[in-house]
Amino acid sequence: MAQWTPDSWRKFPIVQQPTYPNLDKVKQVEAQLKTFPPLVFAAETRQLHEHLAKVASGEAFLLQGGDCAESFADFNAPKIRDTFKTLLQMAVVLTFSGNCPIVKVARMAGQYAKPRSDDMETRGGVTLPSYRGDIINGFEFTEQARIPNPDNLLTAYHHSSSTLNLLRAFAQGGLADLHEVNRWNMDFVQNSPVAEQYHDLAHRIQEALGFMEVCGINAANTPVIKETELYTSHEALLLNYEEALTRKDTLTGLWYDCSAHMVWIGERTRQLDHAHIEFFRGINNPIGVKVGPGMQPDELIKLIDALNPDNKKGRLTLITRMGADNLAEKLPSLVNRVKQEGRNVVWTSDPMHGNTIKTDNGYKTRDFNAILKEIQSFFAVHRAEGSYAGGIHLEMTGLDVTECTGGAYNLSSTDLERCYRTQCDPRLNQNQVLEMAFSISDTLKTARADYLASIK
Ligand SMILES: O=C[C@H](O)[C@H](O)COP(=O)(O)O
Ligand SMILES: C=C(OP(=O)(O)O)C(=O)O
Repeated sequence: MAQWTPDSWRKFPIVQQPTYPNLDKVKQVEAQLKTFPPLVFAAETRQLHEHLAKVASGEAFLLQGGDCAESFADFNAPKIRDTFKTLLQMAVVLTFSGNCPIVKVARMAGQYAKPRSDDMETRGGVTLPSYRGDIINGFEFTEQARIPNPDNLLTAYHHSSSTLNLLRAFAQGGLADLHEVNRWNMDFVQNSPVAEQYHDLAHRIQEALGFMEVCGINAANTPVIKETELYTSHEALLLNYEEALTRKDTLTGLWYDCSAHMVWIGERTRQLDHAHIEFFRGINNPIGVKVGPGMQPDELIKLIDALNPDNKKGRLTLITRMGADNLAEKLPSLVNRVKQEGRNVVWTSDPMHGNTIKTDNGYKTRDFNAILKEIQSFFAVHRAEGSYAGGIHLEMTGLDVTECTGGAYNLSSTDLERCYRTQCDPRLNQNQVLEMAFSISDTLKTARADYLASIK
């Protein structure tokens, strides 16, 4: 195999990349990005790697979530705060009711590039290039906006940097304090059917904290009570951006993609002989790869060998996105083969991408019950195969959007127009996320206990 360098991917075929009108400008921007500070520190990604190794062993559960596509227009502190709080709420429910440590990874601070099914989009007889995420072109349906603009790479870097800065402040500066659990609810959740369940859980947490305090365990001697660890991730689609932020760690001499703690390869760009596999094999971050319904066991083993040749625990997360109706048929042979061959992976479920439908009134949506069904089936398959269902990967937001149907308020297709704000795929709102957390926490608790008992 030829030697890996941060730019060796350039010799391989690649798909889903923008066609820029001005390549000199792209080169200038790449050169500028290379001079910018890394967004994350390599040692942090090693910490995440260790946490994910625990997930691979059944000792913890991975919660990964955030926007489908972050947006420059929607870039503001309340939005970042509310998505942070929503992730935290889900994590608290799963930790407390699911009795399981949760590794939290946000789809934030860099989730700006979108692979698309079609290169072109037609509206009212006008055909323009598809929107590919704010790091590439504009969402507005005009000829000018849809031209890929290299300056967006710089804007994405700066927005990622500010988002990460605020997330770090929230995680360590008091917002994640478990004494505040009851205040993480946004107004629109106060009257929701899940609010009571959440208040009850918050009350029990307060009681537990009170008891611990009496026993001498408090925020001063146990920082985990008042702060949390939150990692960042995104789909590393635009390899020139990722290359520019790939740096050699001075402590270990190893290469890390310092645009995020974890990066993943999408379903549309994971071809074995293509550029994304080449780039990912050389970076030392924990990485993910999406696994759709077309994946065959032989191909999966080749992919695992290319990305994790040393079979390190925590290095590779397989994010399955099969669709609620396909998963029970397609997943078992993959899980079985990986287990038979002794490959160490984290298995996680993305129940969003295989369940997208279009409503008669023209909205892309996903139904809460289909999402839940895919998660429940994911747990069932792993249980039947004696494997560990290690996490979930959600497109979600803290905003009060109406993008996915169903859930406690039973949103219908006609409700979607009320607040449909996503720039690409539909996200669960905070109510739906909370409800999802309560719906799966018992399953998680039993699945983990059974798995740990089975390997004793
Ligand atoms: O988020 C993932 C993809 O970018 C998205 O599902 C593609 O959507 P499309 O099929 O509308 O292009
Ligand atoms: C594009 C995505 O998913 P997939 O690659 O699974 O389609 C995504 O998660 O944003």
